[in-house]
Amino acid sequence: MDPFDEASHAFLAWLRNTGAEVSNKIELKDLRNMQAGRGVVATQDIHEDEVLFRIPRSALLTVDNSILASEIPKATFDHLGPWLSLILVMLYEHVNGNTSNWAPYFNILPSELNTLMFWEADELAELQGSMVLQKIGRASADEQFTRELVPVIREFAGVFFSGDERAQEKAEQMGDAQHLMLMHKMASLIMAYAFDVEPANSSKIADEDGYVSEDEDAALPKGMVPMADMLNADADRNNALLFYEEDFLSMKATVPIKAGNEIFNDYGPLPRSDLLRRYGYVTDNYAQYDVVELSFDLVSALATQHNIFEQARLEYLDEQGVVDTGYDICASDPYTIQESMSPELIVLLETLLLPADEFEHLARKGKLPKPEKMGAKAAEMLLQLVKARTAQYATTLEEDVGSASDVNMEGEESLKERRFAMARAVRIGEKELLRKAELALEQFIRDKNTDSGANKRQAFEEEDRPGKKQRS
Ligand SMILES: C[S@@+](CC[C@H](N)C(=O)[O-])C[C@H]1O[C@@H](n2cnc3c(N)ncnc32)[C@H](O)[C@@H]1O
Repeated sequence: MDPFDEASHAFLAWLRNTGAEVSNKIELKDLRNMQAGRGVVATQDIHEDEVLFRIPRSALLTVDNSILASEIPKATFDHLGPWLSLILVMLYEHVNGNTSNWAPYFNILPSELNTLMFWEADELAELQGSMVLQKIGRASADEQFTRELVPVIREFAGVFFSGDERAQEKAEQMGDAQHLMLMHKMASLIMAYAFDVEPANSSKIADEDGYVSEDEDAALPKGMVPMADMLNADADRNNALLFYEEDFLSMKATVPIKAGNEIFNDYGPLPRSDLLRRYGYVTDNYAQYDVVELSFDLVSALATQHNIFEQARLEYLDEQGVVDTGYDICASDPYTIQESMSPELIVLLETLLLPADEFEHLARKGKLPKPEKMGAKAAEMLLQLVKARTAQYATTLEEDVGSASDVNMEGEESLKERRFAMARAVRIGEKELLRKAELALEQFIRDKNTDSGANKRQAFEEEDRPGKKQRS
């Protein structure tokens, strides 16, 4: 048997041993020919709400379930926080190799990831212009691992490398580049595979769609959920969802699924840039969530150039929650300025453009201009911003579209080619948004000018009309 399939079989056998139940209507399938690793596919028709598998909470790879939690003081984990604690636990289970309780699970997790953290410099250069480059944070993660994780491993070397007479020496090596890379791998696996695990006795109140608010979500501990993390995702093709029950986590079909169809989880409405950063792949289906960001620095540079950058107004806007590090232009269908342009950015520009007396009047009342009442001047400034943002890319939309070619999907050499193609898809998506914004703003400005022309003409005609009372 192919070692890949062998690992899948060993994993499923291990999973059943943990007490998990897996429906005989699904299979864990080799999707490497589609560059999608493993995936879960229906082998028979599945009906809505049908349980696909149930995983006992005791099989999750979480901080609490790891032996490490009983060997290292709780205060150490509290100090590290949930994110670094899970990285530490994953490292511990990983260095324990075949003696780890999760060894067959680790054997099916990828050893190489395609997420941006692992791209070469020339591959990242293909994303030049996209703000996603600033979100990778490799240097700050290195710093955090060195400052916080390595000292804990050194302090508890005897626990971490239990039974190994070279424990201390091995712990000393954990700060070198090779081991920092291993920490990045664990962190990236968590980013692409882990779930926010609701506790068994959750007091969180979900809304009618079963979601808890973002703040509450952020507080949930992360955990690796074997099998649930074998589901791929493809934007709105999701057809299954994980439900948190007292002793089990159950993956259920949310719609009827036909035999032969892939079972997809929902990774969220991610722009392709973030999908690439966190998951290392893109599909066209995510284009609907694409975003391009206009940095605050770009806005302030333009405002300064126009002599409207005024500190007092900025402070007022900041108090009102309008000042941010950047502003989004997102996709909408059909494209409209209202749906796609950040209302905060419009409010910011309108406020900076107000005559002094009008600004003081609004500020006295603690009010802000209404974004839906954007005028031609603010639209013109927005248009200039969009053009300046477009100029930040080294290539044009036409050049990117023109250079797209069929990508060789097989072989080692094609990895670079595939990464280049994915980066190009991200660039094209962002530039298309900018192009749409540019066209919509130009049209908006034309309409505004015609409107005000018509209004002026109408006013003039009314002034001229016989019997009209003349202004004194
Ligand atoms: C939660 S795991 C899903 C299982 C994964 N396919 C595996 O073999 O381990 C997430 C990873 O699966 C891959 N993936 C998910 N959805 C995909 C899709 N629609 N196309 C290609 N790859 C996908 C990406 O590599 C992503 O980082």
